[in-house]
Amino acid sequence: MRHLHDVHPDDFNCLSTDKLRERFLLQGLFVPGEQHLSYWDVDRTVVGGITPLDAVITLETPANLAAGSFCERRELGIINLGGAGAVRVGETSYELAAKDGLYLGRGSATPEFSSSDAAQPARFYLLSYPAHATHPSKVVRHAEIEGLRLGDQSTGNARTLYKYIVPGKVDSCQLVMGLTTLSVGSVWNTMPPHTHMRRSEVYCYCELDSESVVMHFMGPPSGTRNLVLRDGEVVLSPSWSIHAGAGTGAYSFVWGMGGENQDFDDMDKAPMTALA
Ligand SMILES: O=C[C@H](O)[C@@H](O)CC(=O)C(=O)O
Ligand SMILES: [Zn+2]
Repeated sequence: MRHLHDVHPDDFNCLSTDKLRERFLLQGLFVPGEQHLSYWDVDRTVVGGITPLDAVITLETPANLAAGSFCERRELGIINLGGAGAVRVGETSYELAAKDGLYLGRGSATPEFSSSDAAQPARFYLLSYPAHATHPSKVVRHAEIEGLRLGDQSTGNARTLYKYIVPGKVDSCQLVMGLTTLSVGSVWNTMPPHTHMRRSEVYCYCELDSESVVMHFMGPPSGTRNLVLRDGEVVLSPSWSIHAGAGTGAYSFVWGMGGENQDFDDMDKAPMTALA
């Protein structure tokens, strides 16, 4: 499992484009028939992708975790970004259609991932944080989530935000997770931007065609930088960083957070007049 370290905001602006990408960008999560996990020091985040073909893929328990099973001390959120598939946990098999999600509580048996059709494989996106208690595992159907309309076409940021794992709906120790889909013709996510001192955040951009990219902006509001992201790629956002992007084509993204406060609205809005 790849291990990524923390970066001080003062050092952030000295990074070359290559170093910036090395520190904050995860690529190659969704390779057919494989699983890929990364560990980020910030909030002890684990991010991964699993793309089963004909064979079942059992989630590994990387040596870095020094655990008997992946969920021994962790909770895990999963959203299926591909075709239909299933996640088997002990005796229970959870069928996940495209865009369905699953929360697995601390102490869950090691999950096994499969695709219904190898020609249209499931793409399981995984996000995990340490957990101090066990909350019930639960499926979240995309079709049953009432989307929250945000932004406006006139400012190019009309989008629908779907909350999957939030307190009161799916209780968790620290994980908060969901999916945002841009309206046709709108390009901006999370603009005006914000930071949140009490949480870090991870974005996985998806539903982009091969010609399209998202220009993702990160950094302190007073010193932003951009990274170019493509379909299925992930960008890490420390608590001091904004996380916003503009796509050259239609897209969605999974957002997920870990930290000490699960209140979705606990954000420090970055004044638009101060962005640089
Ligand atoms: O802290 C919250 C996160 O940045 C995302 O939920 C923002 C987002 O999905 C959006 O504005 O579209
Ligand atoms: Zn945020």
